[in-house]
Amino acid sequence: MLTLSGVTKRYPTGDRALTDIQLTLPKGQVMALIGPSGAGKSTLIRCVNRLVEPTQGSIRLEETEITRLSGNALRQARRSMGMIFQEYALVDRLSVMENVLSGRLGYVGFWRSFLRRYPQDAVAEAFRLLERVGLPHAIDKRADALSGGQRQRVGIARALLQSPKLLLVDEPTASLDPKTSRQIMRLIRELCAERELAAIINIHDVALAQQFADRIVGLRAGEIVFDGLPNELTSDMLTTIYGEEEWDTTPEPMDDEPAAEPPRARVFEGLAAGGAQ
Ligand SMILES: Nc1ncnc2c1ncn2[C@@H]1O[C@H](COP(=O)(O)OP(=O)(O)OP(=O)(O)O)[C@@H](O)[C@H]1O
Repeated sequence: MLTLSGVTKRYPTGDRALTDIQLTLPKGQVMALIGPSGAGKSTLIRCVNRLVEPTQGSIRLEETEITRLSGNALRQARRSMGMIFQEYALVDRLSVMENVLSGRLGYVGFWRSFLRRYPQDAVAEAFRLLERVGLPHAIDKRADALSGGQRQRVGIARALLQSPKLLLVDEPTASLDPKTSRQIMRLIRELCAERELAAIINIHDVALAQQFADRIVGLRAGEIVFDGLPNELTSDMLTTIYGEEEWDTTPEPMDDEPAAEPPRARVFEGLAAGGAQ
């Protein structure tokens, strides 16, 4: 449903962020995009919704050639791509419900949204989504009264209110504790399955990617160097993506630190567990 062909991005500074990216994402697939800082993950996600202009290549979402669009047509195409952000991008002084409804801003007219009068069907759907993401009790709360995990749930509900075909997710768990991170990844995965939504999730946590994605793509210096199943991501592959490191060793305790008991979780435990939980 999403196809990138020969996508290259060179920033005006001369930085070459992406080189000749070929990628096809079928309906309903959750793809994790991993790679070191500066590998081009954010650039790739932003090229798909044209927040960043690719220098070369084409991006097609179903029948729509995204790279050829401008003006109204581009705005319409962007509605079919829900964005979920690391820092949630909520309006703090607005309620949870108003934040979710802002996902419909692209659909309702300017004055209607300015006056915050949303159609009844949008309000009903927002209620359903808030229930689904586990926040039915928080509808009237101000966004700044929520925890990080709750804020991310609002961000997810807002993205879904657009009825997107594709989710573009940029570091959804970077500011969250390990348990909340897992809950958020599990929720995204379940919602993608329920709605046959494809997702590209830019993520640094390799174990989370292995546990919750159907497919992993590894970028290094703007090129795809790995594209496979979570259980195909061996330590050799991690070295190809990130560079030399002893991936399967548990960190040694410091001299004055007692040995941890039981041993710390390792990246490859995600691999052994296999699939989503
Ligand atoms: N607006 C910009 N102007 C110039 N160069 C940029 C710009 N944004 C990114 N770059 C460069 O493009 C390359 C890819 O950056 P990008 O942010 O896409 O990487 P990333 O993999 O998302 O990194 P991180 O994991 O740290 O977020 C880097 O060399 C970066 O310096």
